Amino acid sequence: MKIAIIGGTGYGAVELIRFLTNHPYVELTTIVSHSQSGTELSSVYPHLTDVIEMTMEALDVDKLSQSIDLVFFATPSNVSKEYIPAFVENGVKCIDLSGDFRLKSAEDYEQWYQSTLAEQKYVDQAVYGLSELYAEQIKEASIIANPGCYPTATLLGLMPAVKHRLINNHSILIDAKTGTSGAGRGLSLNVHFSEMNENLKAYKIGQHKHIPEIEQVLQTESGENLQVTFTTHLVPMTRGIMSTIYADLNESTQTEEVIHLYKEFYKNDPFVRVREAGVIPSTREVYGSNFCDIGIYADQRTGKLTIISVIDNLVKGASGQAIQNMNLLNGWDETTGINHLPIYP
Ligand SMILES: NC(=O)C1=CN([C@@H]2O[C@H](COP(=O)(O)OP(=O)(O)OC[C@H]3O[C@@H](n4cnc5c(N)ncnc54)[C@H](OP(=O)(O)O)[C@@H]3O)[C@@H](O)[C@H]2O)C=CC1
Ligand SMILES: CC(=O)N[C@@H](CCC(=O)OP(=O)(O)O)C(=O)O
Repeated sequence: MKIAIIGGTGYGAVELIRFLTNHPYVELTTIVSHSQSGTELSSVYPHLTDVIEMTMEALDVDKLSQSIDLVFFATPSNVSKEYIPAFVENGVKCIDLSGDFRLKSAEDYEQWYQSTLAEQKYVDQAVYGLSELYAEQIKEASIIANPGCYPTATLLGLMPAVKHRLINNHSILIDAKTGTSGAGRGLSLNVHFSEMNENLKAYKIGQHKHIPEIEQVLQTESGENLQVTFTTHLVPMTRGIMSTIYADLNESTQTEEVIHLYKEFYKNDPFVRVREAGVIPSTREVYGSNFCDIGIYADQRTGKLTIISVIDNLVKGASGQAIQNMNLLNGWDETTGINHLPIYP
């Protein structure tokens, strides 16, 4: 299968390249760059020297459609919506790492992205690519809207509790933290070394575009019109997301019982690992890998459930999950090409 990546010089793209290079069933034939077409990839990323010698190209949808089967968009929001309809009409499958096709409602998209939604017919046919939850739909998709990094960690952490009606869905509080690579490769004051080093910042409180994304899935899966409180923080590290989730237990439940339900829920999902009682995962334990690790504590004193969910934002939170979705789409083993151990320490 022949593959193209659009957004060639970004972090999402370079992480896709890392995995696709070792994938047995695909050939990466084209890397498109908006800002640096005509440039050798290895001159932007010297760590790829002698491994991938490719010249990045400008985007020509019709020409590219003739030579590839699938395209990954690793571009900022409001880019893929301009091109995906044409690729789909040309019979090319699309996996979009950006948020352009995640929200189904034009009103929500306008409110949270301050822009107009893609043409509704293409949004309607896009499948939300949370691999563990929507594998069956992903297999049939022509457009996969790869989830945001925070929603991936948060929804995987919440889903068994919501599905088993363990918690009051109106009491969900999400306290989430990310490393700086979540902001991409572009420069900004927020991730300037002197601004974030030895610092901890909350940002986009009540404004984050992952709020409607999380709520959309929780509402669909619970059937309740719920809202969540969600606060994001920037931590002085490169990779990793920790989503710490609090909710009221509907009835007194022991930690071990909750863990048992979580393990059952994910028993066929190779990338979700549920820790035993008393063991809480850290971001280092998933670093560079496609794992989502989950720790649980049911507080008998307060009646609250605490869920800790960690991922690598660039892997399970972006490019790794995108390849997991490509594997599902093609009927390959979902771990193909992304079955790496975390890098530790
Ligand atoms: N970083 C992360 O942890 C995660 C990122 N995402 C999403 O994945 C997408 C890519 O993220 P990431 O790689 O980190 O971001 P980067 O900023 O590192 O890269 C995005 C790339 O897109 C290209 N680009 C920028 N502006 C335009 C434009 N106007 N038109 C076309 N191409 C453009 C640029 O590459 P070039 O000029 O070479 O084309 C740029 O390097 C984003 O939508 C992001 O929100 C999702 C989950 C996690
Ligand atoms: C540190 C930092 O800025 N992180 C980004 C992560 C968002 C992201 O990458 O996801 P999308 O695909 O939804 O844009 C943020 O919080 O906006």
